[in-house]
Amino acid sequence: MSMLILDDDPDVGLAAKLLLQRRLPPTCPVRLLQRPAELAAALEAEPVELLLLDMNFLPGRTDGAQGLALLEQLLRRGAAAPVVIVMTAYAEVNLAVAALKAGAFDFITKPWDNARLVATVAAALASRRPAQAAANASALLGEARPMQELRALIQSVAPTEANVLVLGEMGSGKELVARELHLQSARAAGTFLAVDLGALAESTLESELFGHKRGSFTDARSERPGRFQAAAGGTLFLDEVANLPLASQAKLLTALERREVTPLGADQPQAIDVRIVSATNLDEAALFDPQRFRADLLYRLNTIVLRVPPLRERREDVPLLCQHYLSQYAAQYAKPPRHCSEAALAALRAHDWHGNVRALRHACERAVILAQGDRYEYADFGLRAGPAPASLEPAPAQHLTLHQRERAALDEALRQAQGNISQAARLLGLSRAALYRRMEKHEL
Ligand SMILES: Nc1ncnc2c1ncn2[C@@H]1O[C@H](COP(=O)(O)OP(=O)(O)OP(=O)(O)O)[C@@H](O)[C@H]1O
Repeated sequence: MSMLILDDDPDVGLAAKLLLQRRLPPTCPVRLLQRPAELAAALEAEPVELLLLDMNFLPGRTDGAQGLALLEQLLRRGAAAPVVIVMTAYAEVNLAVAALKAGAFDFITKPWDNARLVATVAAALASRRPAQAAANASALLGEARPMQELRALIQSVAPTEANVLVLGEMGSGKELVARELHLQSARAAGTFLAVDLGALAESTLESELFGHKRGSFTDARSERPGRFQAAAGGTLFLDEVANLPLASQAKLLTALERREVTPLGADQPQAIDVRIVSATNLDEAALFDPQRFRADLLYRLNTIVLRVPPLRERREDVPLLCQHYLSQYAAQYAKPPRHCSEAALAALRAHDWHGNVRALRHACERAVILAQGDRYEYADFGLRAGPAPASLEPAPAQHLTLHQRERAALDEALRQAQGNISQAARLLGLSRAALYRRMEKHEL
């Protein structure tokens, strides 16, 4: 896998390449291209995970038409398309919004802010796996009664404009439910934009959500639309909504009440046209704690509440989900199709599935990669039975194994973040998906 930068200015390309090579892990080599005509061959030569795409290549042109055409052409490749971040030398808000609507992951204005460029690229790379997965998958699978009821509710709620709050444990399928609501709504042709509110730094939250004008704060070198504007005509999915600090909750409430947002530094509010679906894995009792979440905001968000059942409450769906993900990964890794032994299926059904469908999905991926026999056996899934190991005895750091150190770092980050997964991931410098994998490994 590699990353491409396509920019007609070799100095700009080189500056971005040097910066990214210095700041990102060395697992993703960065290549430079100068001409759009080189792109097709470069994509054929080897799989490309991410493309940083300039929008103007012809002298004197600033309308970005060539960049947009390239973007649309690329995205027709479907799941094989790289994730695209567009760059524009001009503070062209309309162009940036058009690129986002066409399917770009995000945009950067030149001259860029180094930290922002690195963060945007890291977020795009982290999004790559779920994006691929979403392309391969995935309807909301499950035939158990609670899933049938959930699907019926989605069907009746989706066509309305009602705000929906999706509740459920981590990895249970809340985002999938939100996508399903979007797809079955009149907004299906518009954008589905997910924002992880737990992952946004408090200082930039307002500008990310509502946008900012040029010069509204020190780093605001150009105008930038917020997520509310970028999702116009579509659905805005506010993930981990309970992680929003109380001060920001007030601002979100005002935006929802007035149906308008005021970008930082702007005089005039802008009307918003989004359907709001939000989600949290906080249980309802905690959500109704006014120290944590404003009741008036909660009542705005929870016109309709959908509850996604944890997997242990619908164990009859385990075989079907395993079958789905085992065959998906077998195709992806070019492995022969195999079935689970009866004993493996029984053990998988009995597993506690603390991380829900996400954990099951990862376990299936492991089994496909590791299994040697004609059938999948329980051991192939790399699941550990029984409770998590007791927390570490205090011991001199040099006596800890790498595994123990990792476990201790996870414990410490989760403790500091008070269980807030996005925040813990940020403390550890991991994506949320990477943190979940490690939590599963340590049965946390
Ligand atoms: N019913 C389902 N059928 C098929 N796949 C599912 C189902 N539920 C969840 N998944 C898969 O499990 C993974 C986690 O799902 P998703 O991201 O929707 O969960 P979540 O509840 O939003 O997680 P988090 O709490 O981390 O935000 C995804 O890969 C998704 O495709």
